[in-house]
Amino acid sequence: MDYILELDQVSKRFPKDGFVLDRVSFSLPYGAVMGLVGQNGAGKTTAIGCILNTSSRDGGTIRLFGQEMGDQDTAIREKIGVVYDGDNFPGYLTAAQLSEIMGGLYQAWDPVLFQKYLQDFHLPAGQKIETYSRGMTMKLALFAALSHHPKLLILDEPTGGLDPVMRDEILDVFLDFVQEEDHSILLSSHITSDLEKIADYITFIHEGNVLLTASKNDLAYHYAVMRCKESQFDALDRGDIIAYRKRDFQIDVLVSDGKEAEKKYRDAVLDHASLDEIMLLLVKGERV
Ligand SMILES: Nc1ncnc2c1ncn2[C@@H]1O[C@H](COP(=O)(O)OP(=O)(O)OP(=O)(O)O)[C@@H](O)[C@H]1O
Repeated sequence: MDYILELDQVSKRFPKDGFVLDRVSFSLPYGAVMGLVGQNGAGKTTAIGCILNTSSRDGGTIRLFGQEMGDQDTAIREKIGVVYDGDNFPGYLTAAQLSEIMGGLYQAWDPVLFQKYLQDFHLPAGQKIETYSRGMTMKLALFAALSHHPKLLILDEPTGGLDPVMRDEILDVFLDFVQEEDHSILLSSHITSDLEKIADYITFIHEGNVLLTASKNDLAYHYAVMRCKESQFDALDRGDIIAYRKRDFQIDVLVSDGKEAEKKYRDAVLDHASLDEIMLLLVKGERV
C-alpha cells in the first residue's frame, strides 16, 4: 500500500512539563481520512507539529509523499493544507486581502476557487475576519487551505466548538475533498461522532503513546466489548484481552475479534464497540 504520510517511532520531549511523545508510529494511505483521537494533552497537536516540522523532534522518521521533509521544502509544503484550532489568520484582514496574501505564499493559489467557496458558504469577502463567528472563521481557514490545491489536509480540531449543522457542512467539504484518490486527510478530534462519519482509520493516542491504530471497518466489524461475570472473566485466555474494566456487576473486556470470541466463549455477551467505548477502555481500563 502507498502512504501519503508515515510516522515511524517519532519522539518529542518537553522536559519542563515532563511530556514525552513516545515513539509514535502510524501510516495514512492515499485516498483516506485518519482521525487522531485522544484526551486533552494526549499529544495530538505535538504530533501534528512534528509532521509539519514546526516543532523539532527528538527521534524517528516522518515521510510525506514518500519523502522526508526538509526545513526549506516548499514543494512538499505546497501540497499540504493546514487548519489549526483557533485563529489561523490576523483578524484585521478581510477575506479578500487574505486571498492576495495567500497568492504570494502559494504558487498554486486559486483566487477564483477561494472566491467561489466564499460565495457558496456566504462568507463576506470585504468584512474583517475578526467580525466572523467561530464557525465562519473555521470555514475560512478550511477554504484557504483548500484553495492552493493541496493533496493532504492536516486539521487540528477543525470542528471543535461548532454546532452540529455547521459541523455537518464542514464534514461534507472533507468528504468531497477525499473523493480524489490521491487526496488524504489527517484530523485530530475529540468528537468521535464526526470520526464515525468520515474517518477510514483511527489512531488513539494517550499520554504521548499510540494505544491503537486501525481501520474504522476493523474497529466496527471486529472489535467488540464482552460483558463478563467474574467467573467468565477468569476463564478467558489472557491473550484475547486488549483491556478490561471492572464495573459494579460485570467486567467489560475489549477484544479485537468479537466473532471469534463469540465462538470460543459460548456464553459470552458481546456488544458492538463504539469509538467512545474503545477509547474509554483503552484509557481507563487495565491491561493483563
Ligand atoms: N511548546 C511547548 N512547551 C512545553 N510543553 C508543551 C508545548 N507544547 C505542548 N506541550 C505539552 O505537551 C503535552 C501535549 O500537548 P498537545 O497540545 O500536543 O496535546 P493535544 O492532544 O493536542 O491536546 P488538546 O486536545 O488539548 O489540544 C501537554 O502536556 C502540553 O503541556
